[in-house]
This record gives sequence, structure tokens and C-alpha cells, in this order.
Amino acid sequence: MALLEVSDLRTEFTGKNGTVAAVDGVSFTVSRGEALGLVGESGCGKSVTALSLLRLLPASARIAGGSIRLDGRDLLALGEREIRRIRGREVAMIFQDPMTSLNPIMPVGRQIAELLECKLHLSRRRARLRVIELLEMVGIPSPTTRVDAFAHQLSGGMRQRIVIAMALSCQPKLIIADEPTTALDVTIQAQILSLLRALASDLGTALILITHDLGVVAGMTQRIHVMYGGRIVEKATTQELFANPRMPYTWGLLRSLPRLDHPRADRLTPIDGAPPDLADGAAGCRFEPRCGHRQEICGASEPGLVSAPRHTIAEDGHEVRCWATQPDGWLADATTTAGQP
Ligand SMILES: Nc1ncnc2c1ncn2[C@@H]1O[C@H](COP(=O)(O)OP(=O)(O)OP(=O)(O)O)[C@@H](O)[C@H]1O
Repeated sequence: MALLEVSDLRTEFTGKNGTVAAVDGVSFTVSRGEALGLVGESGCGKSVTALSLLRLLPASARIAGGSIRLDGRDLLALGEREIRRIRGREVAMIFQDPMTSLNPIMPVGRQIAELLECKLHLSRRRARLRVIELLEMVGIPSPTTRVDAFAHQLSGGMRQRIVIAMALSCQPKLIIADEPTTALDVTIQAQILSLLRALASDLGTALILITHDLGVVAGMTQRIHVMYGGRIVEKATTQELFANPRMPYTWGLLRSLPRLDHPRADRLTPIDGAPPDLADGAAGCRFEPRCGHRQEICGASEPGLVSAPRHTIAEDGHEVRCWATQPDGWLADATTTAGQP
């Protein structure tokens, strides 16, 4: 049994202009200790998917369908007290801006200690000692001093290390990291990502890494799911996705990545057009208006997420939502468009 099983999840926002499904029919699993990347442009539904998992949605949103199972337990059926027990203790979240997770008027160490006292029932003294160990583990220099620092006295990278220590403090089974390094300098980003990867893998913690940047998940995850317009449009192992991407949207994401073999910045090609307006309820493939390979059927009806044809891929389990690259599609054999600006 997978650690996390998300099935046909649908999360809707209701506002003045009616109801839109920000997450629409999303299904995926995460195994124990596995790292999964959830990738796509801004607004494609990555964060809403993550917030749905822990039922941390804003008041204007609701989970309208599907199921979320953690270790076999249906998280959507739990009461508020029970889901609160799961947060932090079994599933922890790391957000983009560490300041959203840290209390500015409480020493950082005390914030982690409170979690340990409340969730693991450690005494105040034992919690403080454990916090110092955790700060050491995430590479905070002089942890016995820094334990009493306030968030504003630390750099952005140090704050994110504190947030990682907080996420790991109760030894959760799963960490969801939503753009954990976007707010940091590039050099610090790499340090924080490798720290997160090393700690999660040492401790056997599963990880869902959410990012708009395929480059970030390349070295961090075993599998990648690409999202577009509230849907998953491609699923594959990380190696397979980079070797044999099948969906034109994924090709676009890959073309917009800097590459060492194409050092000139002008070789980067952003994807033309804007993400879809989820309110317009178009019948076809959601990427159709921006796709350079579209044909009539693409605007008329939406393809399902199906296994890619075996002769064009190296691995089973590779799924794609695209008329063009399905077995009898007009790009059924095209595999080289990827990353070839
Ligand atoms: N507070 C909100 N009110 C109304 N609609 C929202 C709200 N938050 C998100 N949405 C809708 O959900 C969609 C998905 O948003 P989400 O934040 O999950 O995207 P994302 O892929 O995580 O992008 P980003 O990286 O910018 O956070 C948005 O395009 C928008 O339509």
C-alpha cells in the first residue's frame, strides 16, 4: 500500500464569477521514502493540491470530490481534531517564505520546542535539547546560541533551515515542500535543496516537492508529475521524463530550462501564451490554445491521461494526456522535440 493515495481530487473556489475547479481530477500516489516532484507554471494548481492534502484551504475553497488516503486512512473523513493531529506529526509542510511559518516574536528554538512538547509530549528541558540537535542537523552554526534567536536575526537561508528543522522535528512520514527555495539566492537554493534531499532520504521521509522549475526536481525526485490547468498532464520517472517527454507542454517546460550545452541565455524559449482561464470551461485539451502541434480534435475534446505507447518510451508507468502523442496521434513517434530549441 502506498503511503499517500490521492484519487480523483477536485478542489473548487467559489467567488463572484461562479465556481472554478483549481484542481480537477488529480490522482497520484507517494510511496514510503519516495520523493515526488509536482511541476508546472504558476496557477496550475500545485499549491491548491498541497493545501487540499492537509485540508488547509482558504474559506472560499472546498474539496468537492475524490479521496485522500494516508496510510489507508481517509483524511477527508477525519474530524478537525484528528486532522490537526496529522499536521506536523505525520505530514509536515514547508512553504516558500519561511516568515509565513515562523512567529516573529518568539525565539525560533522555542517554536520548535513547543511543537515537540505539544505533539510528542516531551518535557521542556528535553525539547530544548532535541531542538539543539535538530538545529545542528540542519547545519545551523552555534546552535546553542541560535536556539534563542528571533527569525529577523537570521538570514533567509538560515530561516529556511529552521523551517526544515521544524518540519522534521516530529519525524513525519511525509514532507510537502512548496517552492521551498524560490525566495532565496541561487547559491543558497542549491544548499537548501541538497540539505532537504539528504535529510529526507537519511530519515526515510517521503517528500512532495512542488516547483515551477523542472531543473529543481531533476536531481531531487524519483518521479515527476507535470500539472497544467488543474490537471496532471504527464507522469513519469524523473529519468524517463527528461529522456522521453511526451506532452508538448512538458517540451515547453524543458525548452525554458537553462542548459549547460546551450550556454547563451537567448537559447531559452519561454512557452508562448498564458495559462488557461479555469472559469471558461473549454471542452478541449487545456493546453490547446498554446500548443504548436494542435489539430482539430485538440480543441473539441480533452484527451484522457493514458499510458504512453510502449514503442516511444523506455519505461512502463509513463502516462500522458495528449492526442498528438497517443498511439495513433500525429506525433506518436516524436520524442526528440524535447529540449531541442
Ligand atoms: N485564494 C484564491 N481565490 C480564488 N482562486 C484561487 C485562490 N488561490 C488559488 N486560486 C485558483 O487556483 C488556481 C491554482 O492556484 P495554485 O496556487 O494552486 O497554483 P500554483 O500552481 O501553486 O501556482 P503558484 O506557484 O503561483 O502558487 C489559480 O489559478 C486560481 O484560479
